[in-house]
Amino acid sequence: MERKQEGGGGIGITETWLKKHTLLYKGATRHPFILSIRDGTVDLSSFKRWLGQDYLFVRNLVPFVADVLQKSSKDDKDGDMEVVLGGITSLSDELTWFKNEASKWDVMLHGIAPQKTNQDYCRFLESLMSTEVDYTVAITAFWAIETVYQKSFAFCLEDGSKTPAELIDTCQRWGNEGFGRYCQTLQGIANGCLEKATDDIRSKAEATFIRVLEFEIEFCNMSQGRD
Ligand SMILES: Cc1ncc(CN)c(N)n1
Repeated sequence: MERKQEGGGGIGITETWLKKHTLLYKGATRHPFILSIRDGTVDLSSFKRWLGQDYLFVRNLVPFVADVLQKSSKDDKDGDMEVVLGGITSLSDELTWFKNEASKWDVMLHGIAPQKTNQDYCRFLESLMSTEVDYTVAITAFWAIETVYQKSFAFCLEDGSKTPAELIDTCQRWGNEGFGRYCQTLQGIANGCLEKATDDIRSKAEATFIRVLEFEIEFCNMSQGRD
C-alpha cells in the first residue's frame, strides 16, 4: 500500500491541524483506557466491552469506507481508489480478527447491542455517506479514524510499556509499522485533496476531523463504562 506522500513534501494541512488540536488529539491517542493497556492495569471488563462494541463499530465502518471508495472512483487522480480498496481489505481482516479474539475472551458477539455512544458515532459515519459530503471531507475522516487507533496502539508497544502479553496481539493489529505506513498514505491523500479544496470544504473537513477525535474519546470513555 505504498504511495507517494502528497502535498509537495512540506508540512501538510493535516499536520497543522494535529498541532492546532493537540489537546483533543492527545485526548484520543493517550486516553486513560489506552494508558491502562500500556501500563498493564487495564480492567478486563472494559477491554471486553471495548472488544464487543468495536466489532459492531467496524461493521458500520465498512459501508462508510465503501462510500469513500465510491467517491474516490469519481475523483481518482493518483490511485486513491487502490489505497481505499486496500483499506476495505484491512477492515475485512479486522472483522475476522475480532471474531477470533472474541472467542478467545469468551465475548459473545451475537446479540450485543450497540451502546449510545457507538450508535451516535455510527450515525455520524452514516451522515458522511451523503452525496452532499465531498470526497475531501470523507477521506479526511477516514484518515483520522484509522490514525487514532494506529497512534494509540503503537504507543502501547513502545519501549517502557507494560502491556500484558495477552494484549500484545491487539496492539500489534493497529500499532504495526505496515498499518503506520498505510495511515501515512491516507494522510498524504487527505493533504493532497485539502490543498486543492475550497475554504468551505477545508473548514468542513477540519470540523469533521475534530468530531472524529471527540467520538474516539467518547468511544474510549464508553469502553471504561464512563458514558
Ligand atoms: C472506534 C474505532 N476507531 C478506529 C478503528 C480502526 N479501524 C476502530 N476499529 N474502532
